[in-house]
Order: sequence, then structure tokens, then C-alpha cells
Amino acid sequence: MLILTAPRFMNNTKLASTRRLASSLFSQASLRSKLPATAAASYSTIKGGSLKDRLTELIPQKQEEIKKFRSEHGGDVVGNVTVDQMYGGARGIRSLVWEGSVLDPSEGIRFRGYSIPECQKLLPSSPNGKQPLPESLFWLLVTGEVPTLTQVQSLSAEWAARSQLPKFVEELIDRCPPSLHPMAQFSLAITALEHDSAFAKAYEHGLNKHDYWKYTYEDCMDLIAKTVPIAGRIYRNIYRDGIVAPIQVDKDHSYNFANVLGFANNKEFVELMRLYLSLHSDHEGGNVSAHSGHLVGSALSSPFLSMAASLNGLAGPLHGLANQEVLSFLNTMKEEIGDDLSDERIKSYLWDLLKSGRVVPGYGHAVLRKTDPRYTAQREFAQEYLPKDPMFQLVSRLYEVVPAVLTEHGKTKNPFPNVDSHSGILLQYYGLKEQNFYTVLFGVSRTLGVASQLIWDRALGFPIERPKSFSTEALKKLVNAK
Ligand SMILES: CC(=O)SCCNC(=O)CCNC(=O)[C@H](O)C(C)(C)COP(=O)(O)OP(=O)(O)OC[C@H]1O[C@@H](n2cnc3c(N)ncnc32)[C@H](O)[C@@H]1OP(=O)(O)O
Ligand SMILES: O=C([O-])CC(=O)C(=O)O
Repeated sequence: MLILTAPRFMNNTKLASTRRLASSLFSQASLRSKLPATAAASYSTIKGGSLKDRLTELIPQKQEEIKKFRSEHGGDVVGNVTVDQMYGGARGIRSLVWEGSVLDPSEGIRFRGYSIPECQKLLPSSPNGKQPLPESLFWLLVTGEVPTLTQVQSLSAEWAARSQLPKFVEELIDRCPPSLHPMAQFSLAITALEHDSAFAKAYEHGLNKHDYWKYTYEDCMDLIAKTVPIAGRIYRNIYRDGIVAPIQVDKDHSYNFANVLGFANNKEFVELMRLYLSLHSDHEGGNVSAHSGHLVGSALSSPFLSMAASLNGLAGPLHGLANQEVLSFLNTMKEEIGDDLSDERIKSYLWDLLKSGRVVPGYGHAVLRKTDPRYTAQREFAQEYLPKDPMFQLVSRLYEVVPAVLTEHGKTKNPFPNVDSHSGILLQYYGLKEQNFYTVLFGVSRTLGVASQLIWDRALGFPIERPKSFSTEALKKLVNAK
């Protein structure tokens, strides 16, 4: 209430009237009717069924599979827990079920069993591109199956059709001071989508457990669709003229994302978004953003509230925000060492940083013990499209120098780069220079992974999460410490 009556920070009449014009040209009511005939029909009648149809077939099979597995192996032991693990961020404790992806410490992520290069080969891309469409990755995460291009296009059309924001959410974003971090604005807007949660409304009126997933599914599809105009509005408000391009119903999710940001006229940037949104989507269940979304969802909070929790975790500098930190690190380093990219100069800069008790952002990982394949995929993109870019060259030089320094430093278990160490310089190259916004892009992508698991959490009837905790005193007693 208070927020709605507060003065606007962006009180610009011209801006308001332009927005009115844009929204009247593209109101939600007219949106569905503007879907191309094939696309409009597609998500209910596509060949092979819609994603929801396919889920309706798959869910009973998976429920049976798990029932049988638990009846035969429910008592099998999968690991022990040490005192160190309890104090050490639960590292390595096997305690979560996550269907979409599994992370191998050496090989990196596999989405439903497929590595990143395999996904790049197998998943449908745009007819004029070669990176997988994030829609296709979402289909894979949800079903475990590689979709057809028609199925993927049906998702593009469906997300576009669901993208309209409630007016009060637009106003909420517009009233945020530009000094409020984009991730805080993002989380705020996603929380506010709770207003129209199908799950929360149905639950309030008494919902059969067997139908939880259907309402969760509806909310998840709305959530994914609405991340795009929300992110666009935040970006355009803080850094540009406040005018957000309308969603185009005959375009894919990444094109629309690039378009709301104002970069869709560059085909390479649109391809980069397809790669970016696919790569950042899912990283098994234990990372902070995935686990937060799953945990909050386990209380039957709606996908909107669950995703807001996930985004709040992603916004931490040891997690998703590291991609913003990397840019600051690179820029400060460049300012300090200038053009001298010799090993000696870079090493001495890194040692000064480490001695001041700070981390090298973009390096290290809680699970990975080799170079993150998401880093490699972005590096390959850079080698193809921007091989001579000075920032890419700096990142490449660091790749040659940092692992040895971190190894000599002797603390980190993984001296190699992670996903965050590369993403920022690609965005810089195409003119998206505002690094404080970068984690919002990560969040738009991570929504795909968190949403796909939330649907399964409800379909499989996962219970409320509630691990046991101990005080140090109680723990000492437990292990008979003197
Ligand atoms: C999308 C993502 O979330 S990817 C990760 C993004 N985060 C970053 O890039 C930030 C920099 N990296 C880090 O801080 C860490 O490597 C993390 C948070 C990613 C993983 O943390 P952990 O699993 O605790 O790493 P690890 O077990 O190797 O840490 C051991 C020690 O090495 C230090 N260390 C780990 N990585 C680094 C690094 N990049 N630079 C300097 N020191 C490091 C840790 O701070 C810790 O020090 P401490 O014993 O004084 O507390
Ligand atoms: O897996 C992790 O802990 C962090 C990470 O890389 C991600 O969430 O993408």
C-alpha cells in the first residue's frame, strides 16, 4: 500500500505517455489474438502434445518408478555426515533429489544426462542460429526428452502470450529508486506476481494434492514468461529512457529478452542470449539459488515466492553476483596495470588481492574441480565472434595465470574459472555495459531450472524440507567430545 502511494522516482510525463501508447498497442487482451494462427493453436494442439500434455503422461510413470525404487531401496545408505561437513556449508552431503541436472566435479553439468556440447548439438536452435533455444532446454529439463522444433516454438508462443505484467507490478518497478540494486528490484517484482498465483488461489479454496502440480505448472509458465518484461523494465528504467519494447508473439524468448533490453537489432547478441539463458539455467539442486527455491517451495509457497527466494540467494557475491564482481575486478586491474599483461605484473596484482583477504571472483567452485564447461562454451563463443576484443584477451590471459597463483596460494580446492568469470566481457562487447544488471540475466535463466524442479516437487509430492540441526553443545554430546 505504502509503495503504491509513494511519489514516483521516474516522474516523466513524456515517458508515461509513451508507455501508455505502447501498452495500448499491445494489451494483454489483444496479445493472444495477435498470436499467429499456428502459434496460437500450438500450445494446446501441437503434434505430440503440449508440454503439459506430455507431463500428464510422464508423471504417473515417474511416480511409479520412485514408489518402486523406494520400496526396494528406501533403507539403503548413501553417505555419512561428519562434524566438519556440518560446519562446512553441508559440502558433499547427499541429501537432495533434483531431476533436471547432475553436476560431476570434473566434467561439469549434464542436463538430463546431456553435456553442454551434446545439448548444443541435439537441442533445436533458431532457424537462423546455432545455439540451443532456452525453450528447448526447458523442455528437456522438465521431460528428459529432446523436443521437436514445433514443440519448442509452441513454448516461445506460450511464453510470449503469458508475458503481460499486471499494471501494479509495472508501477512497483517504476517507483523503485534507480539506486536500488537491479536484483532487489527483480526479486520485489517477482514477489508481487504472487497477486495472481493460480496455485495460491486454488489452495485457498481447497486443493486436492494430486492437482498441486497443475497449478504449479501454470504459475511456473507465467513466471518464466514475465521475467522478460520485468528484467527489461528494470534495465530500461535504471539505465535508459524507461521505454520497454513490446513482446513479439512470433519471436523466441531470447529475441524478446534482447528486445526488451534494447539489443535485438544485433543478431549475435540474440544468439548470445540463447546461449546465456541455456547455460545458466540449472546446476543441480544444492547451489544457493536452486536450493532456496526448492526449500521455500517445499512449504507450498507459490512458484513466485519460491523464485523470489532463489533470486535473493543468487544476488550474493559468492554466487550469481560474482559475474558483476568479475567486471569490477577486471576494470580495476586494467586501470592499475594498464597494458602490461606480463605474467609478473598480473601475478603481483593477484597476490596483492589475495593478501588483502579477498577472493578472485570468477574462480573456484564448491563442487567443480576443473574448468567449468559453461566457461568453455562462452570462451568458444568469444573465439568465434570477438577473438580480438581486448577484454576477452585479458580474460584469456587470466586463464593462463590465475590457476597457478591460486594453487600456490594453497587454499581453494578448485583454482579454475567458473561460469561467472566469462559472461560479463561478452555482454560488455555488445554494449550491455552496466555490470550491476548482470545477475538479473542470470536470474532470468535460473528461473528455468528452479521452475522445472518445482513442477516435479509438486508432482512427486515432496514433503516440507526440514533437516535436523544441533547446537555445538548438543553436537559435542552426540560425538562424545570431551
Ligand atoms: C554461479 C556460481 O555461483 S559460481 C561461483 C561464483 N563465485 C565466485 O566466483 C567467487 C569466488 N569464489 C569463491 O569464493 C569460492 O570458490 C566459492 C564460494 C565459489 C566456493 O567456496 P568453497 O566451496 O568454500 O571453496 P573452497 O572449499 O575451495 O574454499 C577454501 C578456501 O579457499 C578460498 N577460496 C576459494 N575460492 C577462492 C578464490 N577464487 N579466490 C581466493 N580464495 C578462494 C575460500 O575463501 C576458502 O578460504 P578460507 O579457508 O579462508 O575460508
Ligand atoms: O553450483 C554451484 O554451487 C554454483 C553454480 O555454479 C551455479 O549455481 O550455477
